[in-house]
Amino acid sequence: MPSIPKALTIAGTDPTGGAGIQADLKTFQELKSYGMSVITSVVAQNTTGVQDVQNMSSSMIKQQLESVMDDIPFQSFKTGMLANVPIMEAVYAELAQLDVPYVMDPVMVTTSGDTLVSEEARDYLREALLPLAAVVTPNIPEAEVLTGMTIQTADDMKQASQQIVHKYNAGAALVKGGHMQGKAVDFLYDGQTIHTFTAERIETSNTHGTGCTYSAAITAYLSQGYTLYDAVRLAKAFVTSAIRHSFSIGHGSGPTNHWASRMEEFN
Ligand SMILES: Nc1ncnc2c1ncn2[C@@H]1O[C@H](COP(=O)(O)OP(=O)(O)OP(=O)(O)O)[C@@H](O)[C@H]1O
Ligand SMILES: Cc1ncc(COP(=O)(O)O)c(N)n1
Repeated sequence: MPSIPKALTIAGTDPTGGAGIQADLKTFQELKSYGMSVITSVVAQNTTGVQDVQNMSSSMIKQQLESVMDDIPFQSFKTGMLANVPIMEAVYAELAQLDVPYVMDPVMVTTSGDTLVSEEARDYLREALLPLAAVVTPNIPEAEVLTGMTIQTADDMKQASQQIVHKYNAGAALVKGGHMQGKAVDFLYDGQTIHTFTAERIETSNTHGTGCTYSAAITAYLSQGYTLYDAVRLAKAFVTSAIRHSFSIGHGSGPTNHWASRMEEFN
């Protein structure tokens, strides 16, 4: 029997299931990779915002990583919420030597506007972790923090993607246009070429967890051996479908639908 592709997410939680670890594991499952998870922070949040956060100790994060790595090899991994420098140092210490693709979702602020990562940690993320990433997936505000640029146009997005690769040594940068007007256009710069991924903008406020779902889908496809270009192309189709079939549940910005591809069966 061929061995099942395995993917690991290192991120914070969302008890309402739309973002963070929960969104990542649902996405891995839907895309047929075996999902594993290391929890960095327990976050009391819902579709309206963040109510409380408890960060794990760096020793607990190291131990979780070792527990996984001593037992089950994986073919790709992603990071989401890494709240502070000790957490980032623990991740760096355990994973810097690994030779599998690393997808960095540089989570900083939630859709609802709550800050998840300390100011000083942003520098560590850029200087230490970014060079390890096969691809980093900033939205516009995150790309502005990573580059120091103001991003208003598609040309600015392309320039930011190039700067992230050349100045900070990331393998590739996918700058996402969810926060722009018009079509939902993302740019992937891989060190040589800028690829453009375009989808229709869906009129909805249910975008809680779109960034998590997208980066998890890229991670799942990479675990299955797809090239980065194909992983992003397939993940873009998946996240667009997940937004199109998103749920109007909760009192705020509802979650995307991780089993979008099976919705027909339930209608
Ligand atoms: N309304 C929409 N319709 C179609 N695609 C969208 C929409 N909003 C975002 N996207 C797409 O979803 C993906 C996630 O992008 P976005 O820029 O929203 O990331 P994010 O800000 O990290 O996510 P979040 O909004 O969950 O924080 C991108 O491919 C983006 O183009
Ligand atoms: C634990 C955790 N990680 C990431 C996000 C960002 O998700 P989004 O900006 O898509 O709401 C979140 N809300 N919670």
